[in-house]
Amino acid sequence: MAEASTLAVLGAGSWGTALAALAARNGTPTRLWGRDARALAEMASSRRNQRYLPGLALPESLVYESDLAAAVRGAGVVLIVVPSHAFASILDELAPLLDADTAIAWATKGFEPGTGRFLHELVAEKLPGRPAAVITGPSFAKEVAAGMPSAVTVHSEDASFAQHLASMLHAPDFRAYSGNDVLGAELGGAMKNVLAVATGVADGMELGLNARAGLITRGMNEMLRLGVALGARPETLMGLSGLGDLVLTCTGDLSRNRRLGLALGKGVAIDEAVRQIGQVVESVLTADEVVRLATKHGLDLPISAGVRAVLHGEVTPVEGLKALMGREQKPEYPKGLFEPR
Ligand SMILES: NC(=O)C1=CN([C@@H]2O[C@H](COP(=O)(O)OP(=O)(O)OC[C@H]3O[C@@H](n4cnc5c(N)ncnc54)[C@H](O)[C@@H]3O)[C@@H](O)[C@H]2O)C=CC1
Ligand SMILES: O=C(CO)COP(=O)(O)O
Repeated sequence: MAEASTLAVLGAGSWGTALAALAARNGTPTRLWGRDARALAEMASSRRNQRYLPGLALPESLVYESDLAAAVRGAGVVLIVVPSHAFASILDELAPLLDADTAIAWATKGFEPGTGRFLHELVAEKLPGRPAAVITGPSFAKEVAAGMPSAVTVHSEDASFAQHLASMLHAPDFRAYSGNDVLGAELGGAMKNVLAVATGVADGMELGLNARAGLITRGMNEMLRLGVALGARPETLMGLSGLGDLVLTCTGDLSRNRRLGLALGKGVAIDEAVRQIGQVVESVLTADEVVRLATKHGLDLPISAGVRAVLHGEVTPVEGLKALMGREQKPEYPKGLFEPR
C-alpha cells in the first residue's frame, strides 16, 4: 500500500535533483534515485550535487536511494526525470516494482526515439491503469534550485491527481498550475527544444535580433500547426508549456539546446558541442521525431526540418538559413490556424 504523500524522484541529474529538493523543502517525504550509486553516496554525504547543480545546498530531509525497488516501494507518486532516450526502459524496470496504487508523473521532455510516440503513450502501454501526469513549463533547474520565481504546469486526465501533484510542488517561489491537456503540454515541451537550436544557430551566426524574433514567432506557428493536427488545445501551446518554454529556451543561455545552436552557428562540430555541454541535449533526438510526426500528418515545418538537417550534417547552418529565407512569399496564415481541419 503506497503512502500518497511520499514522492520518489527517478533521475539525479539537474532537473531531477532540483525537483526533489523543491518537494523535500515543501515538506514532502522525498527519495531521490539515480543510476550512479557512487554519485548518490557523495550527494548524501556532502548534501550537494557537484556535477549537475553545483552550489545548491540540498535539504537535510532528502533521502538518497540507489536501489530502484527500494526507492519506489510505498511511494504514492513516482516522478521520472531521466532523459527521453532512457524513458521506455525505466518504465519496463518499474512495471514489476510498483505498488498497485502508485501514480506516475514525468518531467522528461521529448518522444520515444525512433517512433515519435509521446511519453504518455509509453506510460499508458507499460504502466496502464494508473493516474499519470506530466510536469512541464519554463523552468531552468539552476534557477528553481536557487529559489528564483518560476511557474510550471501539471497536466493529467485525472484532475485530482494533477491537483495533488501541483500542490506537492507549489511553493512561495514556485507556482504550479494544473490542466488536462497532456498531449499539448508534452508537445510544447518537446518542440521548444528543437526551436531553441534554430534561434541559437541564428544568434551564433550573429544574424541579429529581428532574426531571433522571427524564428521564435514562426517556430510558435509550427508548434501550433502540429499541435492542432495532433489534437492539442491551442491555449495549452500558448501557455507555460508551449510559448512560455519556447521564449525561455530560445532566449536564455542556460538552455543546453540553445547553447548547442549557438555552437553550431559559430562553426563548432555537433559532437564537440554536445561534449562541451556535458548534459542531456534533447533536441538531438527530438528533431527527428518532430519531423516524423509532421510528415505523418502531411505538414511542412521548415524550421524544425532545417534544424534536423543541420543536426544530421545534411546542410550547414548557412545553407539552412538560405533555404529558410528563400522560401516562396506567402500569406502569414494561409489557412485559419484555429479553424477545424
Ligand atoms: N535541466 C532543466 O532545466 C530541465 C530539464 N528538463 C528535462 O528533464 C530531463 C532530464 O534532464 P536533466 O536532468 O536536465 O539532464 P542532466 O543531463 O542534467 O541529467 C541527466 C541524468 O539522467 C541520468 N541518466 C542518463 N541515462 C540514464 C538511464 N539510462 N537511466 C537512468 N538515468 C539516466 C544521468 O545519469 C543524469 O543523472 C530531460 O528530458 C530534460 O529535457 C525539463 C525541465 C527543466
Ligand atoms: O526545459 C528546460 C527549461 O524549461 C531546459 O532547457 P534545456 O534542456 O535546453 O537546457
